[in-house]
Amino acid sequence: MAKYSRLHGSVGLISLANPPVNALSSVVRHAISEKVAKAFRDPEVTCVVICGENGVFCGGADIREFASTMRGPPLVPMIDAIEEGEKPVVAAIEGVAFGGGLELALGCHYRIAHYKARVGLPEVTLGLLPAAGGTQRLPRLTGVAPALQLITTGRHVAAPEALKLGIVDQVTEQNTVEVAVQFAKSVVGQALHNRRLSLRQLSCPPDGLFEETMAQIKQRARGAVAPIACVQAVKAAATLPFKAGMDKERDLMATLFNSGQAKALQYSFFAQRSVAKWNLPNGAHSGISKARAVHRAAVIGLGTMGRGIVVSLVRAGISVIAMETNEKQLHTGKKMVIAILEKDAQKHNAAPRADLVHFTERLSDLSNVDLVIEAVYEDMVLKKDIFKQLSMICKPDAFLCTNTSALNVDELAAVTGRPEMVVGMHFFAPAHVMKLLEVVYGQHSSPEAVATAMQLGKRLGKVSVAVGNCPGFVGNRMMKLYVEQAHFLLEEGATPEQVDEALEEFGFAMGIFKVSDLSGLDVGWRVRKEAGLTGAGVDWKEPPRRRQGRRYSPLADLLCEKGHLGQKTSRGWYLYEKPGGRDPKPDQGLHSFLVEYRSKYGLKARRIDKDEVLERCLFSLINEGFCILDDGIASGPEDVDVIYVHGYGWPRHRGGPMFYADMVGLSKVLERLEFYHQAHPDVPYLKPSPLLRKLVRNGSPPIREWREFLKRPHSHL
Ligand SMILES: CCCCCCCCCCCCC/C=C/C(=O)SCCNC(=O)CCNC(=O)[C@H](O)C(C)(C)COP(=O)(O)OP(=O)(O)OC[C@H]1O[C@@H](n2cnc3c(N)ncnc32)[C@H](O)[C@@H]1OP(=O)(O)O
Repeated sequence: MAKYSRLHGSVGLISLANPPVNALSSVVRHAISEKVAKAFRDPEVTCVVICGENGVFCGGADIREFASTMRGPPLVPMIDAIEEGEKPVVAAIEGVAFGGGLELALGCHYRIAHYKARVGLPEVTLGLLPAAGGTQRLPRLTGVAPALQLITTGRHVAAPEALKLGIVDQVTEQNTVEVAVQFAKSVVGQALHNRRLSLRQLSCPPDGLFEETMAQIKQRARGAVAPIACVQAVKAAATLPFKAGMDKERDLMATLFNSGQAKALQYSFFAQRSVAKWNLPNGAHSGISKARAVHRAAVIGLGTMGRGIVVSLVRAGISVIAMETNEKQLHTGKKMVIAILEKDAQKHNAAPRADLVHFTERLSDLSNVDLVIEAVYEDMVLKKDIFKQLSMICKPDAFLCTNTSALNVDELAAVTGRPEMVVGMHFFAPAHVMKLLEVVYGQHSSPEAVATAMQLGKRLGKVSVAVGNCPGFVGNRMMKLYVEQAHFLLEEGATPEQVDEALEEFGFAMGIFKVSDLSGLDVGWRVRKEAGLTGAGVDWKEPPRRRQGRRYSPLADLLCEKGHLGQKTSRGWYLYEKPGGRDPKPDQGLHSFLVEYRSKYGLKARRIDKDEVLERCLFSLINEGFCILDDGIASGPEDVDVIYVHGYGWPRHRGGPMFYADMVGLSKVLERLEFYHQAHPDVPYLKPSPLLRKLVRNGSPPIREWREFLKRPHSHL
């Protein structure tokens, strides 16, 4: 929809009215075309202003329409008609002008933006390109290099930067529509020729710009096709006349439009929004659960995780008590937190927010905070002791949260006098950088506690997903099997390089062995010791490569025992030039170690191809994802996928593990899991999950229908 009115007798005002973001649905496109034609026809009207209702200009084309055949008037002729008009048209931009919204504004002759507005062409993040003239008009406005950067990354810019780039003509702190109306009246009668971007000549781009950008993209966006098409389209703008450039833009869009990557990225867009609408098995959900405001928070433990959490809270403007009993750790933590905050301040040209943090060694200082996040190392005894004390010290309505990555939240809640106020807030390292937050609800967590943790996550700029309580929750529970399969592949004949290469070709930024070197092999070692899989708790009566009745690979433990902990010790699965080195090199010593290991256990090395690497690593992870859905630990496949994309480096253009399973075909996943389970009967998790079988039995419905096959939440409220 779009509304039309006449202001001051001579200004035609067209307001897009399609809440919440005025997306350009077919109805809206139809209405805009009609209202523009009406304004152009009306002899009383001398100029036109286009704006959006509710403080938003336009969030772009309606992404939901991409799933079916596009109907209604197309965008390109509509925008061309505005540009070709003989009356000046001014876009009044409030909120956002994204994608097709900005392309519409680029078709107008002038653009006035509110100082808080943002503009951008994020189509590439949806696996597309700005195919309503964006790739041809923006370079003609800003020059090729800035346009290329904006279009290939999808970066948004705030109005002041847009003004510097020449995207908007004026920025205002006043009522944008009123300013645009006055502006429109002031330009009536001026020649429009120069204002029609399609007629502008482009100056030559710097030498090598396209080649350099292409190389960066291949490095950064492993396997993603849309950024490459964006480069080709902008290159067409720089080398061809406007009309031929538009043809190229359309042809490139046609190849992207129905691609699997576009489907995956658009799925990801909606999945990310759907996880905010959480619901729990007990019937609690985001629609009825109210969050409490958090004014003062506390973080216990100033190791890597604690520091990152403190920084995140301060960035959100929340005052924090940062507590650490170890004097040296307190000193180091304080120094590092302040350094990050100062760097932030420099970047944003603002005063550092260190005044929001109070560092202390005393737990008693936490008596008045609204919410505590415990981030000490993974030791249940220590954590229980802290929670017992917190329960006595903190005010009765304070929420008590744990950043545990795998331990039982209910066990911690049980030692407090307020189990309903206890939830997990599992951040990912480094917590001030990583987007993901798993909010872990326990048996007794109140809807208010979950809502508060989810709301706090949003305030910290995280993508928060509510998950149930089980060892490893969602992310780490799945990850464990993926890592284990990678280790088994080494036993059977692969090298870390072969496994990592297959995973990186798939789209992961780093293969699993490089990740392990980066985070330190001792992290998993500690977890395995805690689980009785290695160290003092092991039942040595079992055969050497079996633990707790199933296959086990002690490879990583053996490396840890040798002190090969990864980058920090210069050796792990790879070799580094020095401790702390970042550049992994194949390690001949490790290869010989693998040969000796296989010979010691009578294992015959065989050739393992890339398909097997992917199937063994990814299908075992996916199978666990189905078990998690069946157990009700995640409420839908989108939750699992969002966790993997935002916390575990799953390539976004592949949607997530569950989406990938849908793409590959559920019967194929089932068939391969059956095959591998038969070949490895001592690996129980390769046995296909009952939910996967059920879905295949029901004709492999598309992912959007899987929720119908999950156990229904039943309200205990
Ligand atoms: C044979 C092949 C033929 C090929 C030819 C094909 C022809 C097709 C050519 C078409 C040419 C297209 C060129 C243009 C393309 C585009 O414009 S693509 C869209 C680009 N825009 C975006 O990517 C913006 C996406 N949205 C956002 O970034 C944010 O939503 C926002 C606008 C900044 C608002 O943020 P916030 O206030 O935080 O709210 P949200 O929660 O994110 O969103 C609120 C609800 O609105 C829904 N929504 C948002 N944007 C869109 C959209 N563009 N389309 C549809 N729906 C949208 C969002 O899902 C939320 O919905 P609910 O969860 O249901 O509340």
